[in-house]
Amino acid sequence: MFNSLFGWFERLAEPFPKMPAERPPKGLFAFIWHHTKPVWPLVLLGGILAAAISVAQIVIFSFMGDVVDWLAGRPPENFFQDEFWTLAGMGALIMIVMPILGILHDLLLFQTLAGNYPMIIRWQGHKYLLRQSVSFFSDEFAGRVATKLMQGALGTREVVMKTVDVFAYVAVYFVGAVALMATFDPVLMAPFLVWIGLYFSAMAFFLPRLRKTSEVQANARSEMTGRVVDSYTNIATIKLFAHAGREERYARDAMERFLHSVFPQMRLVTLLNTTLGFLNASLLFSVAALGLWSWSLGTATVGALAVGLGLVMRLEGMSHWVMWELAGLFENLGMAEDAAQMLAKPQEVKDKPNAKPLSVTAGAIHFDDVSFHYGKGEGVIGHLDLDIKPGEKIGLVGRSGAGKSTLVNLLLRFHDVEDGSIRIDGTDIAKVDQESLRAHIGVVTQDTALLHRSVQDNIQYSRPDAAMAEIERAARQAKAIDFINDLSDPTGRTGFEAHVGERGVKLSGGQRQRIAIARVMLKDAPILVLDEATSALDSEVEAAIQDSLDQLMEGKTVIAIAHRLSTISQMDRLVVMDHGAIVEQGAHDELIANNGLYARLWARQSGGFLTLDDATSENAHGVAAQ
Ligand SMILES: Nc1ncnc2c1ncn2[C@@H]1O[C@H](COP(=O)(O)OP(=O)(O)OP(=O)(O)O)[C@@H](O)[C@H]1O
Repeated sequence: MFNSLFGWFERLAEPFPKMPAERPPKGLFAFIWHHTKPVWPLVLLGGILAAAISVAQIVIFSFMGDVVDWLAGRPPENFFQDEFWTLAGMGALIMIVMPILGILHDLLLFQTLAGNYPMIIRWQGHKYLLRQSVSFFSDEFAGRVATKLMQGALGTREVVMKTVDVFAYVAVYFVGAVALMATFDPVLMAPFLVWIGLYFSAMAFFLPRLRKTSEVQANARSEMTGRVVDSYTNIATIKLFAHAGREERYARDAMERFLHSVFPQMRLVTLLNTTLGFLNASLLFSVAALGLWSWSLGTATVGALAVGLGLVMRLEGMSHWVMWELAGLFENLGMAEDAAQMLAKPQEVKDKPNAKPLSVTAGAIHFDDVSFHYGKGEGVIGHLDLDIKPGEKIGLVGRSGAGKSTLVNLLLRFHDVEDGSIRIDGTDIAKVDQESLRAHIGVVTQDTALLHRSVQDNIQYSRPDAAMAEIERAARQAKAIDFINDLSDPTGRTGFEAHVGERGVKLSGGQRQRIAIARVMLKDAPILVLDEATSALDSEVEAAIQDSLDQLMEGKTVIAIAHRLSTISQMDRLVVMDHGAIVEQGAHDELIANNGLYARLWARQSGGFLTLDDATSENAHGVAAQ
C-alpha cells in the first residue's frame, strides 16, 4: 500500500520530458523558469500546502491561548457540553487535517520533486551539451562541465523549492503570529513587530557579506582541489622527478589560502548567531515583561501571555532555520547562475533547420577555397583547394602543426569552415545533418580513447546492430582477437566482456589502436580517415595489419595522415601541406624527383619519424639545406 502510494507520487513528474534539446536562456531567472516550466503546478501546490500547514499551526497556537484562559477562568461543570464542537474541531485539526497536509506536502516534495525536478535539468542540459562542438570541450575541463551541470541542477531545485516552500511557510507564519497576538492583546504585538523589523535588518546586513565570503571560499576550494587532483593525476611525473616535497608545498599553499577564506566566514557566522541570540532573548524578555505588566493591570489574559511566550519559543527556533535557509539560497543561486552561463553558450556547429541526411554515392571530396583559423582571424588553414576522386587514396604529409588534423576535423564538421566549402559528391557538408555525415566516415586517430565500457561495446559502438560473429571477425582482421581473449578485469569479466578502464587506460596504446581499427572495420563506411592510425603499433603488428587495412581501403576514398612516411608512400597521391596550404602533390616517386619539401622530409627520416626537431630546425633555417 505504501509502495503504491510512493510510486504514484514518484510518477507524478516526468524526469525525461520529450522536449527538444534547445539552448536555455542566459539570464538567471529566465534559465530557472525554463527548467521549472514542466513542474511548476506541482511546485506551486507544494507552496500552497506549506502555507496551509503554517495557518493550521497558528490556529493551534490560538487554541492554546483559549485553553489557558478556560483553565484560568471557567468552571469545569458543563465545560465539555458547551465546547464540544470547538474541541472536536481542534481534535480533527490536530489528528486528521494536519497529518494529512503534512504527508501530502512531504510526498510532493520528497517523492515527486526532489529527484525528478533536478533530473529534468540534468537530462535537458546533457542532451544540449552532447551536441556542443568539439571546441567547446577543448576550452573546458570535462570534469568541470559535468560538475557544473550536476550542481546547477541541484542549485536550481533548491532556489525554487526553498523560495516557494520555505518562504510561503515562513511569510504566512510571521504574518499569522503578529495577527494572532493582535487578537489576544495589541500591546503584546509591538515586540513582535519590532523583532521582525530587526530580524530582517540583520539579514540584510549579514547575508550579502556571507555570500561574498562563500564565493571567495568556493574559488579557493576549487583551486585547492584542482592542485591536489593535478598531483594525483600526474603521479608518475612527480615520482620521476622526485618532487613529492615540492608538491606538498604547492598543495599547502592552496590549503592555507582556503583556510584564510574560512576564518572570515566563520567570524561572520559567530556574529550572526550572537545577534540572533540577542534578538531572541530581547523578544522573550519584552514579551514576558510586557505580558506580566499587562496582566497585573488586568488588560492581558493568562491565555494571551501563554500564546505570546509560546510564539517566542517557536520563533526562536525558526529564526535560525530561516537565516540558514536564506544563506543557502544565496549559495544555490550562485551555482544555478554558474550552470546557466555554461549551458546557455550557443552551439558552434549547428545543423541548418531541416538539414537533410547526406547520401554518399561515389565518395568524391572537394575542398573549395577553404579557410579556417580557429576564430583567430588568420593562420592554420588559408584558401585551400583539394579534389579527391571517388575511391582515391591520398596521404596527407606535413610537419607538425601544418594543419593536417585540422583539415580532417573540418571534413568531419568538428568545426565549420570559416570561408569556402567542403563538398562530398557535390553536397555541401555544412547543409547536411552532422550525424549522417559522420556515419559515412570511418576514423582512426592517433590518440584513440576508448569508452569506459566492455571491449565488445567499444567495437560495436560503430554499428550497434552488428552480430557477435561480425564483431569477432573485425577483431580478427585488426589482429586484436588474441589479446582480447586474454583480457580480464577486476570484477572477473573476461574477453569481449572485459571493461577497458577510463579512456582505455588498462590497455596498451597499440591494443587501443587495434580496437579502434576493429571498430572502423565493422563500420565499413565509404570514406576512411586514418590519422596516425598505426602510430602506436610495432612494425611487426603493423605489417600484420597492413593486409586487413588494404582490404578495408578497397573501393573507399581514403585520407591517411602519417609522420612515418613509409607507411603512406604507397598511396595514390601524396598531398604535402605546410602552414595550412598545399605546397606539393603527386606520387611518391614524382615528389622525390621534384626535390621539394617532401623529398627533404623523406631524406631526413632516417628510417623512421619526422620529428619535432626536424620541423623546428626547418622553420629556423627557412629552406633546409640538403
Ligand atoms: N583547438 C585549437 N584551438 C586553436 N588552435 C588550434 C587548435 N587545435 C590546433 N590548433 C593549431 O592549429 C595548427 C594546426 O594544428 P593541427 O593539429 O591541424 O596540425 P597537424 O599538422 O595535424 O600537426 P601534428 O602532425 O602535430 O598532429 C597548430 O598551430 C595548432 O596549434
